[in-house]
Amino acid sequence: MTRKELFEQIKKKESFLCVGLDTDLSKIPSHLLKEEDPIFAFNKAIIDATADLCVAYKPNIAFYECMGAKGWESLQKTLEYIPKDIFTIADAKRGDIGNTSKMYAQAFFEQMNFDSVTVAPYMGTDSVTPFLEFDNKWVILLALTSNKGGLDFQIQELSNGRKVFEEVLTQSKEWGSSDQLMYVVGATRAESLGEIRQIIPDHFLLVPGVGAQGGDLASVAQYGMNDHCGLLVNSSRGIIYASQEENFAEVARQEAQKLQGEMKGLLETYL
Ligand SMILES: O=c1ccn([C@@H]2O[C@H](COP(=O)(O)O)[C@@H](O)[C@H]2O)c(=O)[nH]1
Repeated sequence: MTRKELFEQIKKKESFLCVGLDTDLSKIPSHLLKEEDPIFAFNKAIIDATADLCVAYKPNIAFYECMGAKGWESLQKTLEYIPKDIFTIADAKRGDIGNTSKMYAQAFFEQMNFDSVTVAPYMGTDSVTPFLEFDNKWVILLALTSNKGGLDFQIQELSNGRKVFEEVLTQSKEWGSSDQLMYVVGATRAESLGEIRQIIPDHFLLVPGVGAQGGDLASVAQYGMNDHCGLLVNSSRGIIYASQEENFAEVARQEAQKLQGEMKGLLETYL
């Protein structure tokens, strides 16, 4: 999916919501456990309930690979079930020496056909560029993460006066275009979005951390939105586990609707 197509979807759905499919057998409603593939049955119900309200789905790969071959199978079925006009993100946080990164990229882009994969920048240029060699695919590079420990390294000041995350943005924006590179910035770091937009005014940001982690959607939009929205805001637990009863899909839809309604207002305000 191109940046233009993504923006068209955002305008059409009046939403920049990404629903996180962090599907955990110990949290899904018990009646689904009798299904042949409970993870896929849960994801299918969530997708059916939310597809008209979101522009992206983000399965976090950890929740699938922890189940071995069966988990990968559930992931593949989920990916194939997601409507083709919805952007898909493999939240895998990969990155290794070049020839290994190439294999990760093939796994997520060719084998599984995700639109994008999250990549950790710590190993530098040659660990990221193999992911950028695929047409119409996206790298979503970790910049300033939502977790408390993200501050351990990412805000340390370097000898050139830049913080580590600013250096990541400054160097990596030269590795590819804003049509193939996005960045992760936590919703809990909204106060840094102004300075981030100074460095990367055009790029899309994947913003996790609203809902369960307490990030504020309105602040994210105020400081992070650009002229083509430039935001995909993720909520996982806040939507998919809003109810663990038989009505889970209906309640997930209600939570997604609340965020979409708020996003509609923010798009009207800032676009
Ligand atoms: O900085 C980051 C990067 C990734 N994540 C991931 O996003 C979701 C958030 O889930 P919630 O349940 O909405 O808190 C999850 O998959 C994280 O691994 C992040 O939270 N922060």
